[in-house]
Amino acid sequence: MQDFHHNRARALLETAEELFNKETVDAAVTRMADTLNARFNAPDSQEFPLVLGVMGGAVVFTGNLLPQLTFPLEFDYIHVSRYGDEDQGGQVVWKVVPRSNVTGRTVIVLDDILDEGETLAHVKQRLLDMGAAEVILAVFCDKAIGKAKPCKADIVGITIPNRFVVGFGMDAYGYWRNLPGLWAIKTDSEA
Ligand SMILES: O=P(O)(O)OC[C@H]1O[C@H](OP(=O)(O)OP(=O)(O)O)[C@H](O)[C@@H]1O
Ligand SMILES: Nc1nc2[nH]cnc2c(=O)[nH]1
Repeated sequence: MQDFHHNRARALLETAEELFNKETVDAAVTRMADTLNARFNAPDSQEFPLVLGVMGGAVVFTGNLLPQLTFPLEFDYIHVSRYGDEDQGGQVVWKVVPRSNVTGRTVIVLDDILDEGETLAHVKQRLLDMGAAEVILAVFCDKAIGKAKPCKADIVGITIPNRFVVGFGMDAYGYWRNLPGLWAIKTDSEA
């Protein structure tokens, strides 16, 4: 069982193509932190935003971004999944719903990727329904899918081509969330 997964994960990476290396990824995260700091660390800012990481994919992005934010904030996470172990999206499944009181708050949502936009559209609507005053969508990567999305990111790290990517928190079939760069894989339907 373990060797099956080990071999499958290795084979997946052998045919993958690195799109963005660690240096490019790290620089993009720092630019995003700078953008957030410019607003929330402004001398006249009294804001205390709620930062929500969308698990599981946002775990690496969140862990890299948070220490670069220089203003007072509250952190929590939500857990939503639409892909599971597939490379195509399905129904949005809530695993952990927003717990903190979001009423009247500015909420900064952190996610790894905006693809078809269904996940973050659901997240944003739920937060607004709960009374959030403002929802800022900050996504590490925005995929150029060539068609309109149901929501738009307010802050984007990098725009990526229309390929299925792994690394920096993102997985394919459960593999390779741990890669420091971004790699495009051959999906099962392309292999
Ligand atoms: O824009 P969309 O097409 O809706 O896709 C984006 C979502 O897909 C990924 O989550 P996934 O469902 O793979 O769960 P995970 O975060 O646990 O990997 C990613 O983390 C986003 O939340
Ligand atoms: N790992 C991964 N998850 C996704 N969720 C939506 N798009 C993607 C993608 O390209 N890669």
